Amino acid sequence: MSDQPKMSAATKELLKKVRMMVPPMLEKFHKGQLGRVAVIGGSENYTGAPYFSAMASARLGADLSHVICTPPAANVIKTYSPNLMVHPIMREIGEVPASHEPASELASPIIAMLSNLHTVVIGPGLGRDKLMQATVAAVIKAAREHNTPLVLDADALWLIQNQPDLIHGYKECVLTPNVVEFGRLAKAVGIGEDEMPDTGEAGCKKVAAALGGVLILRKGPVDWISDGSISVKCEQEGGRKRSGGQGDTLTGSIGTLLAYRRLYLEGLWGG
Ligand SMILES: NC(=O)C1=CN([C@@H]2O[C@H](COP(=O)(O)OP(=O)(O)OC[C@H]3O[C@@H](n4cnc5c(N)ncnc54)[C@H](O)[C@@H]3O)[C@@H](O)[C@H]2O)[C@@H](O)CC1
Ligand SMILES: Nc1ncnc2c1ncn2[C@@H]1O[C@H](COP(=O)(O)OP(=O)(O)OP(=O)(O)O)[C@@H](O)[C@H]1O
Repeated sequence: MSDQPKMSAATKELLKKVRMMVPPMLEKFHKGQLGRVAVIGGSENYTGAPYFSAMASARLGADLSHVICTPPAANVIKTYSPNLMVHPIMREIGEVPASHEPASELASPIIAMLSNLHTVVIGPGLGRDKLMQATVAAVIKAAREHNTPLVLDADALWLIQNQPDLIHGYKECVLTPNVVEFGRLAKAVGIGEDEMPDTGEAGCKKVAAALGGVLILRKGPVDWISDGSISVKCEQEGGRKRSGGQGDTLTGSIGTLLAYRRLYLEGLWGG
């Protein structure tokens, strides 16, 4: 008997394509060429989420994994793993003088890093602090100008539900809402529960289309992925444990895969 999971022909074909994007480890490559991923998140209440995300990006194979967070979170995250490069650039409102909310100043060194990053993940453990949200809004605008692939999850989805125009029509953007986040996003783009006949494909496709074709990975009993025109279902059965951090791990993994996709499209190897 085989231990291989059962897969449809469509899934096998899809995985074959994904396999083509996984870079070979050639002698000529230097450090950083096979993936530079940054996770923006990590605040007073949450230090685990950005760690799970960045470690997943590293363990899947990114050469360099960064975490961009607040100073107190940075001190904690640095003790978790020496693999991660941790930048204490973000600030919550209480960490700057009152009356001074320099979101654009705080975003500036992060924006300066963009040309050196293949993918940016935003949201794990970010929190909903006004200054943190404004800072990542400025980074998202700049990332669009750089055409940097983005993965937005957790509290970055809170930002998107309030300002959907930030990502509307941006094809290099992946949103990974859980059930609750998906419901909020749907409402934000004017799709009510009564217009959402199922919990799967149709709703996912509708919200992705309403956001101008961004890619949505809708997490739940079945994960559905859609860009508003094409939809794919994850057929593999997951575990039954619902512990916190599984979505964070997914974001870092997608971050590395998007970096690989970029390197493949740029023709880093082959030819
Ligand atoms: N170790 C850590 O630091 C962790 C931090 N986390 C962070 O915590 C912050 C808040 O995230 P939340 O996910 O709590 O916020 P949400 O606003 O998404 O969730 C709010 C509530 O919805 C509930 N919920 C989640 N999935 C549900 C489902 N399928 N059906 C019904 N109810 C459901 C949750 O239990 C929670 O009480 C984010 O910044 C996130 O990244 C989480 O990622 C978990 C791990
Ligand atoms: N009801 C469910 N049945 C089966 N699998 C589920 C269910 N809900 C979630 N999952 C699986 O768990 C993964 C993580 O989803 P979850 O809803 O926990 O995300 P999250 O809340 O964003 O995670 P995090 O705790 O990292 O913030 C999904 O990709 C999905 O495969």
